[in-house]
Amino acid sequence: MRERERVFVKVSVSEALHHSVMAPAGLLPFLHHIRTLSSASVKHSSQILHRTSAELHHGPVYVLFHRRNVSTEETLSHRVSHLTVRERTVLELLYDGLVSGQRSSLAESITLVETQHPRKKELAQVLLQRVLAYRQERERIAGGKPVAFRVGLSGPPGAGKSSFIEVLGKMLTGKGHKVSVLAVDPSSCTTGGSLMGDKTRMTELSRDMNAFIRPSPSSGTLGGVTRTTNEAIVLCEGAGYDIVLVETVGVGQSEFAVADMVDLFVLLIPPAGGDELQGIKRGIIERADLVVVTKSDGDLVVPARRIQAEYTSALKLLRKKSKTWTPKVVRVSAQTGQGVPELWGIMLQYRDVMLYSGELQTRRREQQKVWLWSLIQENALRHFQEHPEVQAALPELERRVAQGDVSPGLAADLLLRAFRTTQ
Ligand SMILES: Nc1nc2c(ncn2[C@@H]2O[C@H](COP(=O)(O)OP(=O)(O)OP(=O)(O)O)[C@@H](O)[C@H]2O)c(=O)[nH]1
Repeated sequence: MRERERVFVKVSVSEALHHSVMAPAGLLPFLHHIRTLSSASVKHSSQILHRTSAELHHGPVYVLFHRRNVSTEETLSHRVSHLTVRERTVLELLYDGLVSGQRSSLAESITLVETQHPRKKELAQVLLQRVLAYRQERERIAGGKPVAFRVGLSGPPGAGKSSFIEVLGKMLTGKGHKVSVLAVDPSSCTTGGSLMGDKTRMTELSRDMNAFIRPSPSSGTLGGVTRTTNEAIVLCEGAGYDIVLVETVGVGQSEFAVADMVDLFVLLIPPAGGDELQGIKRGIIERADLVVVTKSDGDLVVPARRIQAEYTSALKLLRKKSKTWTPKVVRVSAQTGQGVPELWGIMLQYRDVMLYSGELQTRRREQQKVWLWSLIQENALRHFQEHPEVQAALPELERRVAQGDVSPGLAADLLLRAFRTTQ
């Protein structure tokens, strides 16, 4: 019965196209019929016999599909109880090493969350869950205060990000902080090359025992890198890093992704006008809690002051992002170190104001939801694109949409129905 329904739906997608071209009115009864079929397919309550499209081509193999409530605890304990002895030992070692602050364990744990391997992905989630619980306990002991201050730093290539992070990072480790630097570089995902430069960056900071620097993964999508960066933040915090700096270059949506994972978002601008600044999107200026004009030294002091004044007036015209904080524009020089201690003072002032008002906690809660939804979006789209029925119908539909004889709305509707009916 279900097989017949499936085949019918398959045939009917092309039928519907025919109808849509010949007689748009003929489409409504067809869509109604598909709707009836799809609702019939979800009527089976506890267990339904589900046949995938691949099986239609590979003989009658039936898969028992359990529909049941999803319990987080159940899922987690199921995951843990299904670990082999070896896997448990590896995770135990990683966890112990991580929470005792070993950099090698932190590096290995981040590699684990970056993996594409399905089994290792599961192990990474088990590890993360434990680290999350550990972090939560530490926050509880600290009276609800976050264990780390997360700062995002963005700016166009050559803005002076790495030079600035090196100076700021050294200053902070000198004050007894543990600093981690994570990079999000979408260009390295798509081209394998890096906009942030393949040169060795932050050489001094990378030798500092209280600093941990992790370059951007060189494969995956921006969505994937966003997920692993969010997870890497959790791991860094578990490893005792109380300041987490997330650096990104202003390309694509990476800045927005980073703005959605940090407490304080800083935009770095070089003291150059014209074309170099055109790459800075207006939307990202609105997201900035602080604007830092870099390289404010020597001959560049005058243009740096001018840029500072321009951004100060521009920010006044923008919608306020926070109820309690007014974005500021400051000038620094990584070369002379001027302005860096003052800037850190402003960053701390920001953190205290936001913590005291409760806005920082609210922002973090919202960010968790944004993160959840970006994961859902990425996975749902992948499932959709990889679905056999969708893959079968897509080329023809795309072609006809491009030709203009099927509307994109109708094509999307048909593809979604083919996807849903065969879930
Ligand atoms: N005068 C001056 N030059 C600086 C300063 N900071 C960085 N620079 C120079 O600006 C150039 C770019 O600096 P980086 O720190 O590599 O800039 P970045 O934004 O990290 O650049 P990417 O690695 O390409 O993303 C280098 O030639 C630095 O020497 C500064 O404070 N003053």
